[in-house]
Amino acid sequence: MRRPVIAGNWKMHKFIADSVATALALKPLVANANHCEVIIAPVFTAIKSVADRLEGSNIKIAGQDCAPEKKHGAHTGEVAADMLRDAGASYVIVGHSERRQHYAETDTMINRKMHAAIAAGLIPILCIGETLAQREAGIAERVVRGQIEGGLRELTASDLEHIIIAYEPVWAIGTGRTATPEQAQQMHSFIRRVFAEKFDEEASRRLRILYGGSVRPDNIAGLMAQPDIDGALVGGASLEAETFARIVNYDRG
Ligand SMILES: O=C[C@H](O)COP(=O)(O)O
Repeated sequence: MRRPVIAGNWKMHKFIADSVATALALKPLVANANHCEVIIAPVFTAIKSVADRLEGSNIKIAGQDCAPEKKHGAHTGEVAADMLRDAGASYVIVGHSERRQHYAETDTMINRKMHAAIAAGLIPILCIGETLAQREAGIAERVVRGQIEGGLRELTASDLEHIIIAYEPVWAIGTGRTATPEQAQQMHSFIRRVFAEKFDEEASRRLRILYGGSVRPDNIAGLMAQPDIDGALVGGASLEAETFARIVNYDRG
């Protein structure tokens, strides 16, 4: 039985005060959400303040990125995975499409970040997904397969037990155009098959695969009803506590 994960990626939004206020507003609204893991990913500067205020609650913290280097050193502008952990994070988003597109992150770089995150004891949430042009060209599965193989290179069987994958078709992010539950299910089941082929059948059954891309309170239940969708990585709809709480507390039938 895979425990669902509902994660809110706040991207580059909110000052510290607003981050803390949103987290505190969210806390009572999801306090009874025992059916899933609840995660929020504030900007780096707000992680410590938010984590301190959420201590003892069922809301966990994720970083939105981490450095590829494991050792501290002369890497201006970078934040090491163990520094995120030190600030109160237990997860980290790796390889988000916005980083792949706008900051030229390659699978090689993303793979180093995966290794760094795991070495620091963080659970990485590896983001993968095709662009609209790739989908229209009929190469969505090939792209996703490449991102899985590249992102997970040289991870051990035990490392693979501690990762989460988020399938986020780029054409569905921030566009209001969600993949249908059937489209998402099709790709999630493909991802699980690739994982089983490349790594291990048993581990693939335990792998949690989240969907991301215009998830809202009115479409979450349909997505979660699919057999291979184990949760959601939510952007815009996670910024407001009440809306995000409605997603966390989706109708489970
Ligand atoms: O990380 C979250 C995704 O980019 C989805 O963002 P969105 O829910 O605003 O489409």
